[in-house]
Amino acid sequence: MTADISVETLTADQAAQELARLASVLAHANADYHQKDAPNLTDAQYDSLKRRNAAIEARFPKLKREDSPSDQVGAAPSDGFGKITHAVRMLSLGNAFEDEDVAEFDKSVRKFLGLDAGAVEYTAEPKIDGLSLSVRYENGVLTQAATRGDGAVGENVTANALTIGDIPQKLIGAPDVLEVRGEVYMSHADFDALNARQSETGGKTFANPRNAAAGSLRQLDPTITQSRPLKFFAYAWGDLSAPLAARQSGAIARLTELGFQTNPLTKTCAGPEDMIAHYREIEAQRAHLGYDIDGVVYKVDDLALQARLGFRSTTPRWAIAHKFPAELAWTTLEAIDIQVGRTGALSPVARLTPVTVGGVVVSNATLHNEDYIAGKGNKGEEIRGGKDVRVGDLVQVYRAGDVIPKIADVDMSKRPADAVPYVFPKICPKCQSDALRDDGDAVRRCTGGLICPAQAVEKLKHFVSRAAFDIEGLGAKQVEAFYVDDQLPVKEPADIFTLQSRDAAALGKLSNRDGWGATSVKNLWQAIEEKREIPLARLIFALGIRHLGEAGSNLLALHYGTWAAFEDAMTQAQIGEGAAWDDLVGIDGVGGVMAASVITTFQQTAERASIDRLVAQLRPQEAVKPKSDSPVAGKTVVFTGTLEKMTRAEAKARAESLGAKVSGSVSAKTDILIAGPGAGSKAKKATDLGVKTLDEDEWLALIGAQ
Ligand SMILES: NC(=O)c1ccc[n+]([C@@H]2O[C@H](COP(=O)([O-])OP(=O)(O)OC[C@H]3O[C@@H](n4cnc5c(N)ncnc54)[C@H](O)[C@@H]3O)[C@@H](O)[C@H]2O)c1
Ligand SMILES: [Zn+2]
Repeated sequence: MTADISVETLTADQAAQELARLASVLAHANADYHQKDAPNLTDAQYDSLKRRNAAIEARFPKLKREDSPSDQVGAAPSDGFGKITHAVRMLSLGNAFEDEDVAEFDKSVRKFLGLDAGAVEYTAEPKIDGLSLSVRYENGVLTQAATRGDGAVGENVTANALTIGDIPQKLIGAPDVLEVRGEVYMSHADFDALNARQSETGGKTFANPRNAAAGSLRQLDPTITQSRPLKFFAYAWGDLSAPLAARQSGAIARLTELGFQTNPLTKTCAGPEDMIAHYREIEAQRAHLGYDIDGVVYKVDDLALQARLGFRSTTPRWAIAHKFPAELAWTTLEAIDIQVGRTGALSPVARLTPVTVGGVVVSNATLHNEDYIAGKGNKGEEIRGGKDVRVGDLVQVYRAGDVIPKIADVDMSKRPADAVPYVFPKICPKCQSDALRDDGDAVRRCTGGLICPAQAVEKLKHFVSRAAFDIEGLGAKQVEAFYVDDQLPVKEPADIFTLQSRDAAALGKLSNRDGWGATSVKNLWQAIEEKREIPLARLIFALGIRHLGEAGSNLLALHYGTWAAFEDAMTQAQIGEGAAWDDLVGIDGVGGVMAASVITTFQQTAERASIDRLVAQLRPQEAVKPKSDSPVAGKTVVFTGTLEKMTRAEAKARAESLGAKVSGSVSAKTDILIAGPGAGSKAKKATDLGVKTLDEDEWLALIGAQ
């Protein structure tokens, strides 16, 4: 694949191949983003592909394609809309990412104009993250409105534009012909309200305000646009019968007088230093503007100079967009909340003023633990240059791909005078028990055990989760509700299995309640009944013992075979000594930490009683030792694609019971890949590595299940 080769090492043939690939990938991305309002790449991915394309073209100018993405703006208008040919093309903007790029831009402007020594003035204003619209007025009357489209031809959205309150329908004192250009956007508050309304009515929700604005303006039915709260900032113009002013700043002032909304953060700057200072200022205010911006746009202020500078193929020479980094944004830390997990761990969560980072609205970030808040890493080393995090701070959020957002930095110059160091709670905020921190452990834990409602609810959620009891119709939401239910409380797992008999005895029947009907209640009782018989490994895992995951639970189940044997051994075992301990830590894969944690659980009286009450309701199955004579014993297998005869979990359990090792990824150590329909990269890798590949039926035949 040419995609993996660095630009510097590409041969000419590879470069041509790669340019063809990029042209196709970027054309698809443009259509997804501009026509369908449903991007499949992140902006950072898109931008990096586009930069790669430009870098290859710079190295091999002769190979530049006719359909080069560098020469294209947006995407062609979608079918369904009428088309409008722009009297003056609507272009894109060149990008600056670093401060040096801004100085470089100023230098190139002055060089082009032969003003090497003199200074040029610029306007600096927020780059609104919406979609651009050109609105044409003739003799003061709005005659048409068009999206940018591919820059030359846009979509006719006149009826839709007429529904936007910020766009005047009549102008007084305007030139006979005036095309006003600007950005249609949606405010954060309106975006939240729209998404809430959409999810209530089962409609489509939007990932971010830009997609919502684009999806709302580009509606074939203008009554839908009307129902969406769109806004408009004017910042430019197209066709004109008479100049608006001699300067960019003057023209913007004129648009304001004519009744348009123009951005209040627009400022005239004397040069790069000024521009960057204003960029920092806008960046700091970003999260509090109430709408999304993705950078700052600088434009040469003198319109005569703009005219001399003119355009490149898709961008003006007199303007540039200084983008905010795609994965970072500054926002305010409003509060620190403490969540209490299943094992009592107190996890601090940062509540942030919502800010859009890489196309996703971020309002929470993890703070890990008290050391992290104080500016210390796992080994006591400094993080963020040792800066602590305080409520009220202006913080930089980092979010890339699917990673949980983090606090990357703190702006000490913006720290409020009354901000105090965060004091981590020493008692559990949910049950007021002591929260203790063991030596060498970064985490502080609530010691309340079962009396802690937060731990109890998390334990219940874990108990009903997929890999544990997996009871249909009884998920996290339902156990949370039952936990606080006055008539049918579920305080611990055992209570799930007495629900039906308690409901029968109760006056207010569950089936009469909101959200429950006779059928769903009947199904629930049946689903619970079915799980009284439970594989031993699942039961052990479901107890939610700290340090004991699915794999460890499997090992214990296989080793002890029955609940009685397991319980007996755990009752007898002492941490660190005796035959039962030796037997336990003798299991391949069971370490001292895990063993001690299991024993401790059985030694805690309340915990133990709760387990006994649960098991009294169940018929735990015996764990089947893997058959060593099975054809797959000792083999490493990987499942990929869709299985049709059983779920992935079932297939995995089955393979393991036959002594196979199930792995998640294909490597040279893989013996068999079982590939269902839709198998992707794993199947390809298996072929490359010469790994034997079977379909589901062949696999079932091999293990004698068919
Ligand atoms: N994720 C994807 O798949 C995907 C695909 C295509 C494009 N994109 C994203 O779209 C962007 C490229 O699109 P683009 O060509 O529209 O460039 P752009 O958005 O970077 O810049 C040009 C646009 O900025 C807007 N703008 C906002 N405020 C402005 C102001 N004050 N003055 C002047 N213009 C202002 C105008 O609408 C103008 O058309 C990139 O950020 C890219 O990441 C993403
Ligand atoms: Zn607690």
